[in-house]
Amino acid sequence: MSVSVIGAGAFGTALAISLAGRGPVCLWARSKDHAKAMQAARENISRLPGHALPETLSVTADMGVATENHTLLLAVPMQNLRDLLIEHAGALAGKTLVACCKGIELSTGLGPVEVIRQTRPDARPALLTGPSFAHDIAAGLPTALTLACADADLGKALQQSLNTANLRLYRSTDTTGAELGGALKNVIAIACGAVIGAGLGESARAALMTRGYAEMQRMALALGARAETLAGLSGFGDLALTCTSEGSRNYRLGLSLGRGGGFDPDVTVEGAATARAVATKARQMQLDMPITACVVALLDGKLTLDAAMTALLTRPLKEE
Ligand SMILES: NC(=O)C1=CN([C@@H]2O[C@H](COP(=O)(O)OP(=O)(O)OC[C@H]3O[C@@H](n4cnc5c(N)ncnc54)[C@H](O)[C@@H]3O)[C@@H](O)[C@H]2O)C=CC1
Ligand SMILES: O=C(CO)COP(=O)(O)O
Repeated sequence: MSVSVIGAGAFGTALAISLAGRGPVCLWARSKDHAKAMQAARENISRLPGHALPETLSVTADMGVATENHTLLLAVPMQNLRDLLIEHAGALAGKTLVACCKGIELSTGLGPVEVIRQTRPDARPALLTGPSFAHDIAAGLPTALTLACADADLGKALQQSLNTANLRLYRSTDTTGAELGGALKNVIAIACGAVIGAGLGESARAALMTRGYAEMQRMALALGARAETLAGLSGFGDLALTCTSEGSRNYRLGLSLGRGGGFDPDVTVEGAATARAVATKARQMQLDMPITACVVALLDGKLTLDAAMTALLTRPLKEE
């Protein structure tokens, strides 16, 4: 199965580097200049500096060339996925589309697999998600991810074809659970960064991770996800990584909120839009998601961190 990676950001480049260890891989960039720069330097200097592109990795800005392969990994931010699917509708028709993004679409409340299903009903959708930093994958460090696909046979085939020397893939048919785990953990990571940034301590972070996980489960189970999916790599695993490492952009945004500093608006932080999408969805579903609500209020400048902590700590006492 030949593979192309659509989207030459940090994650798409890292996946392409790892997959290139197995054979030819094509990496598509939307900008011709970016593709040319990567071809010349044999490195993605703007998005993933310090990692050479293997010889088996070709770079193109031509979607026709990229879609000569049948399996396409879509590695663009969640809020840009629909635009990509619509802009290249013809070239993507009938392909196997593996979403690699983590988030909930702000305008619809849908996750990546659902957005693919809605915009490209002729495609075969799947999701690759779980705890992994692009720099770790590109450096060849060991990682384990979830490959979720509702079609069990296609999932097995993708697990075989996308597993690499340093990407160990576990299979699931629960796309709802996998996409919600990857999306919701980013919101909790922002909250964890904020408490650490404000100097509130690691005990507070552990409490937020645990109660945040309870929130993740509340929404995911109400939407039909399986509890074991949330307990796996795409949920608990990614929550553990993202809430504890400055390698995470979501966590770093939280740190800067806690410290009262600024943050580069051009950095991809999926949790910010997702927090808003999730808060809206929670209201519609009448679900109690207080940490998510506080993250939205913090991002909107409607609550200080002190006020947010007071609001969380003075909620009615209840059973765990
Ligand atoms: N960076 C990481 O360590 C990891 C990232 N991810 C996920 O991967 C997704 C992408 O993140 P990164 O690659 O890190 O972001 P990035 O900011 O490094 O790159 C995003 C890329 O998407 C491209 N893009 C944006 N809109 C586009 C459109 N409409 N059409 C075509 N290309 C478009 C941009 O040109 C850019 O190359 C996110 O959902 C993120 O959560 C998942 C695991 C690890
Ligand atoms: O999803 C990730 C790790 O699994 C990457 O996290 P950030 O998007 O917060 O950098």
